[in-house]
Amino acid sequence: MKITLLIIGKTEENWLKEGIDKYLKRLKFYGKVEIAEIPELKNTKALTRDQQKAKEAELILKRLLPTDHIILLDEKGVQLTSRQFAEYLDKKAVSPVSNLVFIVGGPYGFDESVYQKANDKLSLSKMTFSHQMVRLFFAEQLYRAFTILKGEPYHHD
Ligand SMILES: C[S@@+](CC[C@H](N)C(=O)[O-])C[C@H]1O[C@@H](n2cnc3c(N)ncnc32)[C@H](O)[C@@H]1O
Repeated sequence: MKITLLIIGKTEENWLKEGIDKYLKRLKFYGKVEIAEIPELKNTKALTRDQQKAKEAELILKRLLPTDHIILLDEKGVQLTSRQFAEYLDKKAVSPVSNLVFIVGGPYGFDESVYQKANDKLSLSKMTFSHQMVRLFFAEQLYRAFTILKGEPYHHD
């Protein structure tokens, strides 16, 4: 099973990039995990928030395949413990799903058209994080989930 984190725009801060790269390197030992980046929209000052979300949605939807299992990272989604998230991944790994695509929204979240395509919505907290920070938090949780599944001493509860 391949896992993709689909993001909009480059990761801006070096300290975030370093953190994300650290977990991506570690994740190589556990499975196929990649980050796919949709280029940031230009001239967004001329757009309303809804227009920006709609344009981002067009780019997101173009990147998805009918066979992808789509999970939106969304503060209004389901909240799981790290163990529950590990079990979620484990169940998907033995299901017919071959591509899990987690998507981080743009700075204003998702357009309705993206919500309509989603199979699941996952919240990392009730708090709102920036679309940049979420990438690092998610990468760490993915790594944590794989270590839980392998019984490795990274997660303690
Ligand atoms: C600044 S937030 C957008 C907030 C927007 N008001 C909304 O309702 O979605 C940008 C993106 O970061 C991600 N995000 C932020 N906080 C999150 C959380 N607690 N759990 C999961 N994803 C989150 C989501 O993908 C969101 O679309």
